[in-house]
Amino acid sequence: MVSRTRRSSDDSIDPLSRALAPPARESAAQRAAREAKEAEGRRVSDLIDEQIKLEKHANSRKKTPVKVLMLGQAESGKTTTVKIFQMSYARQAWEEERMSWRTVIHLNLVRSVNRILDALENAQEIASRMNLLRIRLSPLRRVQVDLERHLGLAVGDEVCAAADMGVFRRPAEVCLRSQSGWAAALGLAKQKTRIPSGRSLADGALEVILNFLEDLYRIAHRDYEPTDEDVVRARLRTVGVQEYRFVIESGREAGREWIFYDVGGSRTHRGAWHPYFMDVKAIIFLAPISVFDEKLEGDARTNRLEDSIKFWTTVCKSKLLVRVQLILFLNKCDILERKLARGVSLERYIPTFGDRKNDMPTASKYLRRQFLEIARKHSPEPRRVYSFMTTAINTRAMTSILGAVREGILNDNLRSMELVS
Ligand SMILES: Nc1nc2c(ncn2[C@@H]2O[C@H](COP(=O)(O)OP(=O)(O)OP(=O)(O)O)[C@@H](O)[C@H]2O)c(=O)[nH]1
Ligand SMILES: [Mg+2]
Repeated sequence: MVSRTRRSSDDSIDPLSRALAPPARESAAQRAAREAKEAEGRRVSDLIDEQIKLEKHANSRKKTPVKVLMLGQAESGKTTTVKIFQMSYARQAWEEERMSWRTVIHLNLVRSVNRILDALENAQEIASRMNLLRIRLSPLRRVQVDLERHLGLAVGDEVCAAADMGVFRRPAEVCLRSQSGWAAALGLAKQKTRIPSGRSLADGALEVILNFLEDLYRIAHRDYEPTDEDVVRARLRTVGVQEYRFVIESGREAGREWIFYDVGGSRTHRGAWHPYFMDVKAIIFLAPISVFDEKLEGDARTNRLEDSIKFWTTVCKSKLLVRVQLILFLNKCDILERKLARGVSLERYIPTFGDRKNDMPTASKYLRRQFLEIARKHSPEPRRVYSFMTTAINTRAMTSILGAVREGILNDNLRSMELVS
C-alpha cells in the first residue's frame, strides 16, 4: 500500500526532481552518508561562490585608481619621485618613453656645459689647459642653438614640454630650465669633484668638467640612448599641475591604475592643488633638507628651508587634508651629507640647532624632529605622519621606499612603513 502511494506521487513530479530524489529504499546509514555528501557538496559550492564574489570585489577595487598628490617647493624632487615610481611599476611604459627624453637631455647637458664655460670665462684664474678645453668645447655653442631651434625655441628660452616628452604640445605644462640642475647633479654626485683645500677654483671646476665629459661624450654619441639614470637626473620644471597615470604592470596589483598629481613647486603654482585633494589617498610631501643655506630663486630674502617649513605647516594645518595620509620625504640627503662634510654649519642658518654635532645623523634626526613636531602642533586632529630620509636620485633605495609607501597606501595602514624609514 505504502509503495503504491509513493509510486503514484513519483509519477506526478517532473523528471529532474525524480532524478534528484533520494533512493526509494534507503537505509538509515545510507541516508546519513548521502546527507553528509550533500552537505559537503553545498559547502564546496558556497566556498566557490564566496571566492567568485571576492575576486569580483578585488577586480572592482583594482579598477579604482589610487590618487596621490605630490607637494613640495620647486626642485624638491617631486617629479623625480614620480619617475622612479613609473620606472619601478610601469616599466614597459617607462621604456617606451625613455627615448623621447633624448633631445631634452642633450639640450639640458649642452646648456649646462655652456654655462660653466661662461662662468670660467669670467674667472681670473684660467689656466692654459682650461683655454684649450674651452676651444675644444666651442662647437657646443652651435649645438645649443641647433637644439633650441629643433625644439622650436628662441635662443636662451626655457624649454617647455608636454608630459609624455615626445611631443611638445602644451608649452605651459612642463618646463626644462636653462639653469638646469643636470650639471650639478652629475658633478656633485661624484666625490672626486669636491675641491680640495689649497687648490684653485679653476682647478676644481676643471675636474668637474672632466668628470662631466665622460657623460658628455656618451650622451653626444650618435647612437646615444638615455639610461634610467639619465632620465631620473634630467631636470624638468613642472608648471601648474601635471597628471601622471600609470597602470601597474605585474604582480598582485597588476592592472591597478595610479594617478599622481604633480604640482609645480614654485610659489605661483603650488596653490593649484586645491581641486585635486578631494579623492586623493595620500600626499607625498618632499622637503629638500639640503637647502638650509640657500635662498629661493627670485627671492633673495627667503631661505629655502624656511620656505619649505612654511609650506609644510600650511599642508599640516589644512582642514581639507585632515583625512589624507601624510607622507614626508626629507629629500636630498646626499647633498646635505656632502655639505655637512664640507663643514657648512647648520647652526649658522638654524641657530636652534645649537652646538650639536654638525654631522649627518645628528642633523637629519634634528630636522626630521622639527618637521614632525610641526605636524603634531598644527594638525587639526591628531594624525600619524610617516617620514623617510630620501635621496630621490638613488633609484635603488627610492624603489624600495616607494614599494613600502605603495603597500602602505593600498592597505590604508602605514604603520609597518616606519620600519623602513
Ligand atoms: N643630488 C640629488 N638631486 C636630486 C634629488 N632629488 C631630486 N634631485 C634633482 O633635483 C632636480 C629637481 O628635481 P625635480 O624632481 O625636477 O623637482 P620638482 O620638485 O619636481 O620641481 P618643480 O617641478 O620645479 O616643482 C633634478 O635635477 C633632480 O635630478 C636628491 O635627492 N639628490
Ligand atoms: Mg616637477
